[in-house]
Amino acid sequence: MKYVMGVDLGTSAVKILLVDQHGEVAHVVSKPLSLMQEKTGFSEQDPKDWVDQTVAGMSDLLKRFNGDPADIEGISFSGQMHGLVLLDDRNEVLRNAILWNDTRTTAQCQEIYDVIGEERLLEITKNPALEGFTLPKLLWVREHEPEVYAKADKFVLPKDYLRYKLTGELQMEYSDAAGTLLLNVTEKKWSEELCDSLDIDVAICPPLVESSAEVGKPTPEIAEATGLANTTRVFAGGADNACGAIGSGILEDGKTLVSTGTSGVVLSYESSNEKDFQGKVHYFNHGAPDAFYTMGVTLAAGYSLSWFKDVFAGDESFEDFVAAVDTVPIGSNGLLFTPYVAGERTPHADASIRASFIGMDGSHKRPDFVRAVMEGITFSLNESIDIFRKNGKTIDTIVSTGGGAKNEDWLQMQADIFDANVVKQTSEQGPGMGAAMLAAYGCGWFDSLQDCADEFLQEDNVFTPNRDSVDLYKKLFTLYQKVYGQTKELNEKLLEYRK
Ligand SMILES: Nc1ncnc2c1ncn2[C@@H]1O[C@H](COP(=O)(O)OP(=O)(O)O)[C@@H](O)[C@H]1O
Ligand SMILES: O=C(CO)[C@@H](O)[C@H](O)COP(=O)(O)O
Repeated sequence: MKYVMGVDLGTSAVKILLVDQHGEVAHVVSKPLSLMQEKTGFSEQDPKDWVDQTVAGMSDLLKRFNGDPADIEGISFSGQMHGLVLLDDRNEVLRNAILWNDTRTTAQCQEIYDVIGEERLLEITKNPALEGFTLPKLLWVREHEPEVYAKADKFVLPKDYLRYKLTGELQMEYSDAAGTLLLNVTEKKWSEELCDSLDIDVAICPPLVESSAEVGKPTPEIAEATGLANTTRVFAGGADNACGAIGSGILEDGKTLVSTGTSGVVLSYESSNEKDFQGKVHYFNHGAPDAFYTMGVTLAAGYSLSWFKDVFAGDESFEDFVAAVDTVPIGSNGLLFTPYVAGERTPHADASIRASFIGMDGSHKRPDFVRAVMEGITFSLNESIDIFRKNGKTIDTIVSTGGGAKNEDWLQMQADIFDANVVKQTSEQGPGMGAAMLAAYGCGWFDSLQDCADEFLQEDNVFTPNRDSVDLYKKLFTLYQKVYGQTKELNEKLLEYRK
């Protein structure tokens, strides 16, 4: 039997999947990653940690694998998007990576608009200037750490750095490059216009390749440290959301994905770059050739739940923590939550907004809070679905993935709030599976990613909306939508008290 490996460099963990030629997951290893949050709005990781934990994970996996390592024909990657990794002229890391959920760059976003103009930025990149994207982070380093910026020779994204350390070859691929805000998304080229206007040397941008491009082999040191064969072919990979889409079969028009990971996304396949969502949702290059996807993002989806668990339930498992939500009725006994613990992106691109519990009552118990958090996260995702529907998309079936999809009460809640059928697949490993599929396609096992999806992916269960629940949630959703506007000013005034 032949195998491929999918490496998903997430925010909370790096997950490594070994997948056989029929799409069966033979082994999974997960190694945790920690976040550094020095100040409110800051979020960093040490790139060395990504490499060390991946090498440790691959080594564990190879020890468990009974076959010949040379039977692992290909490896590919899925990575958390947007994180800035700055390298000097010897490709040494210059500072910690500044991550996608770091929101320190509001002033730099304004600078981009002042110099380029909102309309022109949208024409070139198809996206607005958001704090999480890479370009504002580059401008922040230039302004606040000029001595670091002066030494910067190249910037890459998290999984590109990891792949570089495994192969010695440095590139970026289109699906992740689209999230930097420096790519001309339509022409698939670095935008010289943007670089020139912002006085950035375009040479800082790395060479671009396709997601399924073969880019190297494991270095002898990596083969030695992990047990991988030095014949294994390495393929570029994709942004975690592009890979999540591939790994969930979102490969043709009309297909929609919801992922509840640390962040939450609602993602829809686009066969062309011609639709106009006026920047309300992200518009990125897909990992599938010549395709695109549009996407709304809830900055703190699973993170809102894990934050609440960490603060109020310590080491309890997620399974135990959410076990009682089915004992609480829809509406959490009058408790409403907005999941803005790290700010928000869609539909409110607002780094200052913070979360609220509205309606706390002396009778509320912990399960009411847990349910309210899950409902609030799902309402936030529903705001993206609402944008898609208002722009003419039909969304009647949604594939649900991410850590949140492990819980069936949450999947039913999604079906009722989204008013759509929610499909759970047999493998929950969306992005890691997508990375493995890019390797399988790159190795020539299939003629297309769709053929690979037909072989690898299967439905497990479908959750259908319950009419009464849909109606109850519709009323609650209108209340939820009012909370942002009514708490915005309060949160701005609280800013000076934050760490
Ligand atoms: N059993 C569970 N029930 C409900 N939610 C869960 C469960 N396990 C994990 N989660 C949620 O999934 C999130 C992690 O999702 P995952 O997709 O693994 O993260 P990442 O974004 O790091 O790839 C957690 O923050 C948590 O909110
Ligand atoms: O910023 C985005 C997308 O624009 C995030 O989706 C990140 O790509 C990381 O996501 P997780 O998989 O860690 O939740």
